Amino acid sequence: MTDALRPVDLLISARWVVPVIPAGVVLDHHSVAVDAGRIIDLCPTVQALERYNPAEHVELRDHLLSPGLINMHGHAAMSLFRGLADDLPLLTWLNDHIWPAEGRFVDEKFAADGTLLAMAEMLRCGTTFFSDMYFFPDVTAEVAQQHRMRAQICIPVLDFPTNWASGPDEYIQKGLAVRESFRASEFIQVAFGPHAPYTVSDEPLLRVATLAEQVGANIQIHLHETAHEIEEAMSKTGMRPLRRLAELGLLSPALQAVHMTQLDDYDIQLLAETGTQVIHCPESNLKLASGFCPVDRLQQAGVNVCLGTDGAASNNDHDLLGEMRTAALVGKAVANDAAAVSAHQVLAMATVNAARALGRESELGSIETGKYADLIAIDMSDPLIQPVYDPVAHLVYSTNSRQVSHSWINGEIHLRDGELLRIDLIGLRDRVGRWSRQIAKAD
Ligand SMILES: CSC[C@H]1O[C@@H](n2cnc3c(O)ncnc32)[C@H](O)[C@@H]1O
Ligand SMILES: [Zn+2]
Repeated sequence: MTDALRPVDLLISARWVVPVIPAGVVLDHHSVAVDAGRIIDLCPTVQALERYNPAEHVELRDHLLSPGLINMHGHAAMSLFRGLADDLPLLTWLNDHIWPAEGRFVDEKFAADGTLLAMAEMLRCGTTFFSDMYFFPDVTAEVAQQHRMRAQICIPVLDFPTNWASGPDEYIQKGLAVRESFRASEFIQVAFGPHAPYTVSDEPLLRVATLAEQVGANIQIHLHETAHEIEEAMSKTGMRPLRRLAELGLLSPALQAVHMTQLDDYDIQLLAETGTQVIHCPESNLKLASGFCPVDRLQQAGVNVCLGTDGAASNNDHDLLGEMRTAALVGKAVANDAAAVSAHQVLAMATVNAARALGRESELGSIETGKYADLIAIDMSDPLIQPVYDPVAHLVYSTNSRQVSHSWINGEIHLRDGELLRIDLIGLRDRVGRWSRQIAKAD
């Protein structure tokens, strides 16, 4: 009887549901009930139809339903520099191309248009939460909030002036103001983003560590990205950068260390003992020939590893599903073990491990009752990718982001049948066209 059914906002019934927690589970013909932005039930579809009277019922006959993907590292607005400087090593890329271009072009409008372009791409590719480190973080946060996409906004801190701030004092002071503005936001969490050990000296790093602890913020930093970074640090300080950060008291579960391609045994022990988070960006590391993050060794040691795309100027996309495939393939090669970095493991890296790194495992990263309804569906009906024996292996090794069909954040739909519902792509393309003409002319 309809009267006995509980009214809910949304019921999503899918061919397969991968909750991620418990690990390794794939549920056939299950449904997720959503109310007031939260998951209130996950049960077999036959039971869901007896229990709920949904305002909307989405039936996904050939689809896999997964938690939304969490891109833990990027510089969204750099999407406007996609393809500007390719086939270069990190320092040439940064010093001779990217930093001069940032000095010329990055302002509020650049941050707004570049961020929206990156968000459109991320949503299209299954990302529901992104972490960002870039100039004008107030603008990035505002664009994400306006479009109701979740983000961790990392306040940049550098020793030198940029278009956003004049030096460490101003970066930190402006950053605290951004944190205050978004204190009550459901969508935005604000962290500190000291750029790298080679661009931030001890005093501002110490200040960031103290403030982060006081206010309960995370810290994200590029760390051990290249062999050159280690060699230069050894000659200048006599210490590997990770040990310098350990001496300064930065290593803790609140620290998110991005890249980590250069690790010795003691580095891995330090990361494990301190609960420091590692963010692996395999495609950026491959493209800049930076090195290889030893994901399997880190995970065996108990280190939490998640995934990021890095910016579109070094990747050159924001496709986290593609990044999962790369991480699995490279992870096996680096470990010399085909069983290492499995399909289920990379899905966990892009979901629940990221939620843990953000300090939000109770709210995000899996399909469990009580968590936010941040969900994606992948259509597996394409004849060219049949048959489907193991849906998670299929997701990682055989599908691509074009097959991401739906996404919801907070139970609100953002992508339906591959179409973005909240972003005006035509207007955005015009603005991006104007930027690209200006940037190309200056090159
Ligand atoms: C402090 S704002 C971010 C700053 O970082 C630059 N950047 C982008 N990608 C990387 C990378 O892989 N390693 C180091 N720095 C990077 C970006 O251009 C901004 O200047
Ligand atoms: Zn980066």
